[in-house]
Amino acid sequence: MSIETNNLSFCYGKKAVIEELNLKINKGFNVLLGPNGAGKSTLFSMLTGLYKATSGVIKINGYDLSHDRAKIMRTMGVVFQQSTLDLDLSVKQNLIYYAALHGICSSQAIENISEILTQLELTSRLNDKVRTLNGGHRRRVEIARALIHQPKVLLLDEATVGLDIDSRKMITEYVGSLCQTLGICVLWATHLIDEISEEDQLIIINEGKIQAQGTSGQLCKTHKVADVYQLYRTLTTSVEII
Ligand SMILES: Nc1ncnc2c1ncn2[C@@H]1O[C@H](COP(=O)(O)OP(=O)(O)OP(=O)(O)O)[C@@H](O)[C@H]1O
Repeated sequence: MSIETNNLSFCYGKKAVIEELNLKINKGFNVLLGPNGAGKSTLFSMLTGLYKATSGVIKINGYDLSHDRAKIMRTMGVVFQQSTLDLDLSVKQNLIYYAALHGICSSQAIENISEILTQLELTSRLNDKVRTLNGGHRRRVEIARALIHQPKVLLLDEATVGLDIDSRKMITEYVGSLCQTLGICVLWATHLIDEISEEDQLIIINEGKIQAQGTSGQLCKTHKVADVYQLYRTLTTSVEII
């Protein structure tokens, strides 16, 4: 259960947005914090194999992405920044279609996540069209869908953006608890500092480079700052945070 990058770089044309990035995270809740434009989504696109790195190596669960992408995809769940649910299908149809892409039959799919559906309070919504769900419930469906093939690594790109306080709290706490119950490696990209607790592993990224990595409490001590907000201000030049 790990994600590792070695000297990873990516350019859009001539513009370098990820520069010789060396990252190593293990199981647990790992937060990738950075301002708008820091390179979080670009990094996610590379980790999921959507973008090919300009140079460098990505290893996930010990497999090299450039050689073993199919193996990696079998052990990886992803929630992208933009919703990818079909609004005109029911929750269940969205889930079983995705499961089928992983070669999982519909009964097995629902069995795999029956407990998750209960915990996410989705069981009663299974036959509802996604269009009738609010933003918080749609996000929960995407999380359940990302877990349907029982991944070892879960990537979430700004999964709580646009949600109300209660939905954000529910989702961050639930994903945090998955690290304990399933023992998986979560990479949670955000620019919302109130989602970070002292014991979370924190990676601060700015302008395509890692500025700091460690538990948030430890990093605050090392950089002699009172809280994550001060830490963030010290290590990035942007003030665009909520
Ligand atoms: N398709 C593209 N072509 C050119 N530049 C791009 C493209 N996509 C992103 N960029 C630039 O790459 C940099 C990193 O963008 P990216 O979306 O990865 O950042 P981010 O940290 O995810 O930001 P946000 O929090 O706003 O989603 C930014 O300067 C952005 O303008």
